[in-house]
Amino acid sequence: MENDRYAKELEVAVRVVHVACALCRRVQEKLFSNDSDHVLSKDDDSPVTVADFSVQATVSWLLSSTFGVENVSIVAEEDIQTISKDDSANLLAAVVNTVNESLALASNYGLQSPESTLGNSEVLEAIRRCNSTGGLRGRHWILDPVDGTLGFVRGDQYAVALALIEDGNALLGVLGCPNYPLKAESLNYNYQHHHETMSESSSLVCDTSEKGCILYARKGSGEAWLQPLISRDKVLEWPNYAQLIRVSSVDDPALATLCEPVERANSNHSFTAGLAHSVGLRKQPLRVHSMVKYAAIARGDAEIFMKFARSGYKEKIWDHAAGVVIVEEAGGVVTDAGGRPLDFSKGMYLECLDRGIIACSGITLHEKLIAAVYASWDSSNL
Ligand SMILES: Nc1ncnc2c1ncn2[C@@H]1O[C@H](COP(=O)(O)OS(=O)(=O)O)[C@@H](OP(=O)(O)O)[C@H]1O
Ligand SMILES: [Mg+2]
Ligand SMILES: [Mg+2]
Ligand SMILES: [Mg+2]
Repeated sequence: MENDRYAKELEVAVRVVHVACALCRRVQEKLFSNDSDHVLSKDDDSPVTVADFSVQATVSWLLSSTFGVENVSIVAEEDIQTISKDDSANLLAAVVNTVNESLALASNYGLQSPESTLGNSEVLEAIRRCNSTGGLRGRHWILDPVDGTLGFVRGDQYAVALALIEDGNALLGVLGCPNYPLKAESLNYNYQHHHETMSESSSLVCDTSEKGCILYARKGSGEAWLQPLISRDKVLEWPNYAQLIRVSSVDDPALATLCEPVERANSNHSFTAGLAHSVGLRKQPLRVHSMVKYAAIARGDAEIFMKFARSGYKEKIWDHAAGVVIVEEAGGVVTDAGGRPLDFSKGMYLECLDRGIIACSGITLHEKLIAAVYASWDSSNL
């Protein structure tokens, strides 16, 4: 039956992301309680933490144990370079600990726990196995273990993103957003609070029972779903414990909210400000770390997400695949700046991406923005 296709994969992916989100929360609590040194820099100077490696190992192990290691191909962000350096013994030990702790809890989420504790080499192997490059043929899981690592270390927004592509098409998307409040206003509040005080961690301290959700969708279903991050007994009732979400119906630019990356280094804020102005947006942009921006569009908390990286930067498929499926099934539109759909079939990068990414709650806003890009490109300074 067509409707049942990928049902098992989706259910497993959602459960796996629940496990991963719980892992991230535990690591984030530790990060703030003992000021640990577990934030490292990768070769490109971007941050990476115990959580990034631990989630990648955990997801890798769980997918392999569920579907069989020979059936699982994973394209993911992290490799074992940083973590297998001689001076990374502490980091590796922390990762192995965290992975074992999480996998032991996996059976509470309806997944298989290992029979015995994993050793260093097994954990490294689980991380290393996620070295597929994807492409046009076959089935590949696409994983960003922690998206918005900067948000994660700041105690702000971050996401765990898992997607499934088959023959280059993104079919399933799951986004875990552990710090995304169930009420939209709090996203706004957190951001402004954060911004005004320039504090790097103050927005973390609030009631976590109100926070955290997982969004998921299957391509072509016309439905996107939201689950609160919930205690394990409720996960077992899945999928009963989920609600349908839908994009915003606002199509008047004056009422629309734009969200975009926090870091100027990741997106050209002045270019998007110019576009926003030319289509008649009035509100201040909402700057949010990670694929929570896609979640905000899918949930109807914002209408537009734009990202224009500096020229020369190649967008990675794990930063977008899950978000695109969810936004589209929730009724939104996602394309590059030329109006073409994102192409996940070219390996780990969005090779053919035309300039930037524009995701909207509907076609009216989307067409206006594409036209504005077309009109303003010549005068831009990207
Ligand atoms: N130079 C540059 N330009 C554009 N994009 C970059 C760049 N460097 C990194 N990245 C990718 O951006 C991911 C984070 O995107 P965000 O939208 O969350 O950025 S921000 O933190 O809000 O500024 C981030 O994902 P994670 O590494 O998973 O955090 C990167 O894949
Ligand atoms: Mg990312
Ligand atoms: Mg990441
Ligand atoms: Mg990273």
